[in-house]
Amino acid sequence: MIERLCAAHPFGPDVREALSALLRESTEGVVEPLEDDAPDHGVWAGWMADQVGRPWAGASFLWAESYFFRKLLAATGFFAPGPWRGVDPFAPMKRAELHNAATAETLKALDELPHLSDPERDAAVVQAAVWGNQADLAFQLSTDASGSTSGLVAGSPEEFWSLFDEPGPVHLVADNSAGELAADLVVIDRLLTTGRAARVVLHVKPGPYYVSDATPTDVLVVLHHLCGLGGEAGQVGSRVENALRAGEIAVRAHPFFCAPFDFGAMPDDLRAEFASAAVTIFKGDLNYRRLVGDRHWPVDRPFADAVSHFPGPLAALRVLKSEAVVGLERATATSLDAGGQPWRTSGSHALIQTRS
Ligand SMILES: O=P(O)(O)OC[C@@]1(O)O[C@H](CO)[C@@H](O)[C@@H]1O
Repeated sequence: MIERLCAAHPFGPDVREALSALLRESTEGVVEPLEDDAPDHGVWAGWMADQVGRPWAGASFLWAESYFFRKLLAATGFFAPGPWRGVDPFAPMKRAELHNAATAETLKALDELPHLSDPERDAAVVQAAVWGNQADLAFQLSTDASGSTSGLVAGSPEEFWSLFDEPGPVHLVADNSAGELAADLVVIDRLLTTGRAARVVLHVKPGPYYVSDATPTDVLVVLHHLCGLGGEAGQVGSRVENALRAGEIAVRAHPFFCAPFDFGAMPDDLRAEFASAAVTIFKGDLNYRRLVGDRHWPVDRPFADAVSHFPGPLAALRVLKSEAVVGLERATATSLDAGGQPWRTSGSHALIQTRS
């Protein structure tokens, strides 16, 4: 990741050295405190108090990943006065993903939607939102994921839509930008145009994170891209734009979305927001890890048990890229294990899980 960043940007020796120091610290050293005075310094001081001086490998994976991304931003000069202040170092990768052939093909395929029956259309937009999660740049950088899609290990689009029995505010906690965010906007459009949602709140990351995670800037970039296309993608783009202007869609970027903890530890203001939602939709692998707890759970632990901390109805749409998983039939896991493929981590399988 660091090599790719240095190839993508003409960083000077100071930034390159700061990035090398981060690589050394995180692979060979102990957790060092933050050296910047960015606005989130104080909150991070609380989140890291008991980690400083310990080897990185001793921290939980979730904590270490989050801290790595926070330090990486500081190393690129994101928080400091100077030319790189506020510059998203992952923007070139996200831009390439948004403009690549696979995304173009997916967006072109939206032209089929108006020709489908309502149930078919419901199923298609959910499938696109689930599998859109395969396009994750942090994951592509760390695996050889081939993009093969074997299928859902739990749930169905029908189960997803059955959550929306009466219109109310729906919250969607987004994951990656580019094609995945475009697919999420299609789901939001479907929620609003079918009257299943009175209003949608779209939660994104407050800053660059996990390479491709969507920020408020990315919402505008993806929306602008959709609006510039013809066909159904352009129609969705202009409906979403109008809904934003009318206040039917609101965008939020709570700092806790870049916190190194499970959602069970979310602060009261965010919990109160979710408590007011008719349904909350969680997208992606990282949100799933934080939702069920980033642990080696028994695969048949009921999903409802794992998310009992959450204050309202919810759905998780996720491609499996990490070991954490609950709510599966034991027989499903046994037969996948017998196949000998790394089905939990390769991005080849997905799930839809709900709790009403
Ligand atoms: O939340 P996403 O985008 O679906 O996935 C993010 C993710 O796959 O990237 C990391 C790199 O391997 C994993 O730790 C993590 O779960």
